[in-house]
Amino acid sequence: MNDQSPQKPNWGLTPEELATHKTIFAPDLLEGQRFLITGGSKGMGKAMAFLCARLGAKVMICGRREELLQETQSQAKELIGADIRYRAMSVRDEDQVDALLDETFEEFDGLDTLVNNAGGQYPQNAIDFTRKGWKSVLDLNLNAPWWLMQGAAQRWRDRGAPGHVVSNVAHVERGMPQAAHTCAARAGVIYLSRTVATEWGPLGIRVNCVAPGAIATEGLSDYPPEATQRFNNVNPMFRMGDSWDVAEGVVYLSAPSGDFITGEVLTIDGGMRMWGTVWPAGVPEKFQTY
Ligand SMILES: CCCCCCC/C=C/C(=O)SCCNC(=O)CCNC(=O)[C@H](O)C(C)(C)COP(=O)(O)OP(=O)(O)OC[C@H]1O[C@@H](n2cnc3c(N)ncnc32)[C@H](O)[C@@H]1OP(=O)(O)O
Ligand SMILES: NC(=O)C1=CN([C@@H]2O[C@H](COP(=O)(O)OP(=O)(O)OC[C@H]3O[C@@H](n4cnc5c(N)ncnc54)[C@H](OP(=O)(O)O)[C@@H]3O)[C@@H](O)[C@H]2O)C=CC1
Repeated sequence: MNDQSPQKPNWGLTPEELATHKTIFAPDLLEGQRFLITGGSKGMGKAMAFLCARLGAKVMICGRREELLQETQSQAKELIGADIRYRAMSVRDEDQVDALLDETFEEFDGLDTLVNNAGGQYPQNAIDFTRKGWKSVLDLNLNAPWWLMQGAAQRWRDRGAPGHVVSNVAHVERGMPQAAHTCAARAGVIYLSRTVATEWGPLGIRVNCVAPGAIATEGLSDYPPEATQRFNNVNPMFRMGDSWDVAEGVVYLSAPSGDFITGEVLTIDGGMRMWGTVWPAGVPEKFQTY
């Protein structure tokens, strides 16, 4: 496991670790498969991009910061000889989403798997949410994945060549105190996915989700150390997962191993769905019962 000390600025796996991490999958599992991974420039999305590329896939990633995308592209070239493509854009902008889908389908002459991974939020008690903050989190974590999956599905239908969707949500079954906005958005994605998995089944389109618990990624450095310090203690395994745990889940659902799986949520949380609560803004006194 990597060092998860909150003092360490970079929480994620290093590019070298992503290039060499053992995988259960055959090296040619995804040969010729085409992946679009949103938020592929760091964290879990970067691990997915490296893993898919290592297994033979053509990969397009996106993110807002071109320098991170460029760095990921160069590292993948240098360390695994892969030619990862990228587009700098925000998934919160509908027109940019359409342009990303157009570019990807054109560049790859189609698409096999869309991974809705970009997302995030801020910790706050729901009673204090501003309308602007609510809309921002819902745009990022519900509207954007919807525009992407609907746009991809329309293109798959029109081309007569279907693909699959995997959305990275979060474990939300017991709610998520201090993150009700993201909880609502992720629950929306889960139930959208379950619904369109039926509507789009006859088109040959599968739609699934992965639901991580606390995963050690660069993204956690956005949270206060007093919160992240506790993230090792929010499941009965008393540790965080890493980005590879989630990347392998995404590949399992995308590859032939997932051929008969649709409308499913693969929870990757070390058991947090049974026990453990994140409280990203700190545990309120009333809840400090043990
Ligand atoms: C909380 C989850 C707990 C459980 C899971 C624990 C593990 C989860 C880990 C991860 O998800 S890792 C990824 C971590 N990284 C992030 O989450 C960062 C992404 N978040 C953001 O970019 C922002 O939170 C955003 C709101 C989604 C987008 O921010 P941006 O500035 O681009 O948006 P605007 O449209 O300008 O809106 C800003 C608006 O939002 C409110 N707001 C933002 N931050 C806070 C805050 N820290 N506290 C209170 N309110 C906040 C506020 O209304 C802002 O408006 P202004 O005040 O700026 O006018
Ligand atoms: N880490 C965890 O414990 C958990 C994370 N999750 C969720 O899993 C997903 C991945 O998390 P993680 O890897 O930790 O996150 P990171 O913050 O490490 O990475 C997020 C990625 O998304 C990109 N991104 C963010 N906003 C946008 C945007 N508006 N448009 C395009 N790209 C964007 C970022 O690039 P850039 O900033 O340059 O745009 C970056 O590539 C997120 O949805 C997250 O909320 C869910 C449960 C737990």
